[in-house]
Amino acid sequence: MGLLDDARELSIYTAYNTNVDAITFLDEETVQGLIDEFGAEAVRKRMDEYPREINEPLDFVARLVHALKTGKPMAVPLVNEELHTWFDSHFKYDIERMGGQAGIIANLLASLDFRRVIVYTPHLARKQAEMFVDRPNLLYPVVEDGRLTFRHPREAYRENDPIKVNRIFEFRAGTTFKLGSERITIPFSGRFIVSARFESIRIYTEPELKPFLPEIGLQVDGAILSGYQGIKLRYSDGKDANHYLREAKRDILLLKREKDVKVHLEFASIQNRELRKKVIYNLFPLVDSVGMDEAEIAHVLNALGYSKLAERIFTYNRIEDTVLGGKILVDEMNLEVLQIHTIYYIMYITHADNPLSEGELRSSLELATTLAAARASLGDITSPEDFKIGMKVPYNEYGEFVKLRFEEAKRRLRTREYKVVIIPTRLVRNPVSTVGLGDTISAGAFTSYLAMLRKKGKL
Ligand SMILES: Nc1ncnc2c1ncn2[C@@H]1O[C@H](COP(=O)(O)OP(=O)(O)O)[C@@H](O)[C@H]1O
Ligand SMILES: O=P(O)(O)OC[C@H]1O[C@](O)(CO)[C@@H](O)[C@@H]1O
Ligand SMILES: [Mg+2]
Repeated sequence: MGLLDDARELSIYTAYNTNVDAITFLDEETVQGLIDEFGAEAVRKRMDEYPREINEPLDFVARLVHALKTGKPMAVPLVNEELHTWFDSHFKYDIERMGGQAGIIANLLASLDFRRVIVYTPHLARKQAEMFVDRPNLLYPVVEDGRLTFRHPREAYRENDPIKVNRIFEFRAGTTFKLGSERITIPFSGRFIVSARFESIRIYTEPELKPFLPEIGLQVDGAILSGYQGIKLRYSDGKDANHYLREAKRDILLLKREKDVKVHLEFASIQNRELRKKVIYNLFPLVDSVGMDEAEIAHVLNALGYSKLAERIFTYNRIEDTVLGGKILVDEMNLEVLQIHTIYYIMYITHADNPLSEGELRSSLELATTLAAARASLGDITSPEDFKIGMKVPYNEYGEFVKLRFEEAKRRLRTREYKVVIIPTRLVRNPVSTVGLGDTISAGAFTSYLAMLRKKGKL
């Protein structure tokens, strides 16, 4: 708990994305029912076409079945607003809860009793606002009479703001179904996200608040930014991704203007390669730290031109390939730290001159996986005490194998110019839900990293 206590002394800013996650737990009958409704042949054909957006129900079924077959965490944008009716007619939602990296991380850090958590999201409808935990350390920036003040998000909602609902499909390892004559068993538990991508939802800082970002930067010890995956290439009012990314860059520079506040970017799946490339090239060079999962590192490397390596990571998830890919990314984007979370292990890659020792970096990852294990066990983390639940969760059964493969990889690859550390995950066998576990890992890793930097006088 020592490291967590140190981290809890920090103040953190987090933006931009929040949404409602409407979660459905998939069982055999539901999946089979979907395949039977559309016909295995049609589903298979659409899987081969690999739609990158959901325009009609078959796009959804095809990408879902593909995700279930690989057991990979995936997210596909929903661009046709009318499909909400179809989803409503086919699924009942087991739970509705806070979604979006910024929303999940704000609730997590506030519940862990961090000194102060400032959360900003450009759309704050009443329903969204009510999904924030009722904690006095959780604040939303408001400009009043030309001055920056803070209120609890529940007191800052705006009646007419749009609300964004993502559909989350939780799937569990071992569930089986038939695609024609092929019997499929889901290899890993995880989630498939249908991300609402409509014109009305934009990722930006409102013009009135923007001038106060340097002041916010001064007030916090670190910032966790996410949601860029929600930017669209083009909007009907003539704005485009370049516009929003230019503004996003300005936001980071403004946050850092008065004090070089460390910024973590939590990456999320971006299906469109052009947009993915823009987000990487515009933003990665400006931030200090980036976090992502195994599917995302593969997609990032693919966008940077390393398609063979990307394919290998996506298909085999070998530690050696992930280390190699991580080194490339840390180097090309000159990141201070890159954190990759996968189902069996979590990894940090930094340059060799990082102020933290390998042991310290490992302890940061330990904290991260313990938090995720607590959330997976409980469904939610509601107090610092919950951390102890995570400590009871054993490391996954491949833990020793992970360490062995990592040592081999280190011997084979040149790693002298880097610090590379890895830990096996504490994996909950029957998680209450898995959506947001990556956000939990990244928030735990980044804040404990900052806490150790601070102790060394390096923050
Ligand atoms: N059952 C589980 N118990 C503990 N940790 C888990 C479990 N399932 C997944 N995780 C962790 O959560 C991570 C999921 O991250 P990610 O794919 O980014 O999800 P999200 O974006 O929904 O937060 C995995 O890489 C793994 O480390
Ligand atoms: O890309 P979007 O639509 O902002 O959604 C992000 C999704 O990722 C999560 O934040 C989990 O990481 C979900 O809660 C949410 O549905
Ligand atoms: Mg994630």
